[in-house]
Amino acid sequence: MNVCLAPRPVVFDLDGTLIDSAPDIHAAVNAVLRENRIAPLTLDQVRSFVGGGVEMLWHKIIRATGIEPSRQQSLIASFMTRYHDATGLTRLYPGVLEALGMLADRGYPLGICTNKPLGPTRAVLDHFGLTGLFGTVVGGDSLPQKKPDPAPLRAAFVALGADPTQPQGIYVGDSEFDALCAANLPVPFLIYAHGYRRTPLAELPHAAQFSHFNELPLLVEGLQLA
Ligand SMILES: O=C(O)COP(=O)(O)O
Ligand SMILES: [Mg+2]
Repeated sequence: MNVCLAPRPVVFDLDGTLIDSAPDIHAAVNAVLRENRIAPLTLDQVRSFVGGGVEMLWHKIIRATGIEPSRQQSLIASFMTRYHDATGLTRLYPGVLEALGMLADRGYPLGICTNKPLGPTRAVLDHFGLTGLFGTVVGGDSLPQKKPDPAPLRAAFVALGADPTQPQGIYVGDSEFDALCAANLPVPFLIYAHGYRRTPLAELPHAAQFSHFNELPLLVEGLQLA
């Protein structure tokens, strides 16, 4: 007997997964540091601080630069005025558009679950013409919890119509935060090898890894049948 199951949702992380946004984040960080007469950070430093959301980014910047911690909130406020529409230096990773289009054509409900705040998330999705592909977008400030707490990812799957009592879908991401979040739910996790992760791949729980987005549709299909 042939059982035809509805395709389960596929939810994506954003920074370091679909987009290389570190250059825009780096530029906005250094503009704030310059304004406050603090020495700039390198792109590698800033990239290594991305993944846990804006508060964690600035917590790490403060630790690296020796800035007085009480200045965090005002530095974040100044950063957000630059970050909310920062897209000029951001690039889609190769093959992203084609892979998302292929998954959408095959009927997979698609969503975003990112620790990036909703404002810059929406700006960058609009900038690349991706907004219409996603049935839900959960940002770092959408809920009180952030990844690796599973609540934002669970909310994304529920918004895409997943049955919370069934295997809910697949999460695609790049970082420690994503791997733990998927394991906490739990859902199968596909990790993009060229993102902003600091931990060796072998040490992060994942169902499979991929190094180009043209590998993704087949991996998704395989997990749907599993
Ligand atoms: O902005 C961040 O710190 C992380 O964003 P991400 O969850 O899309 O990787
Ligand atoms: Mg990421």
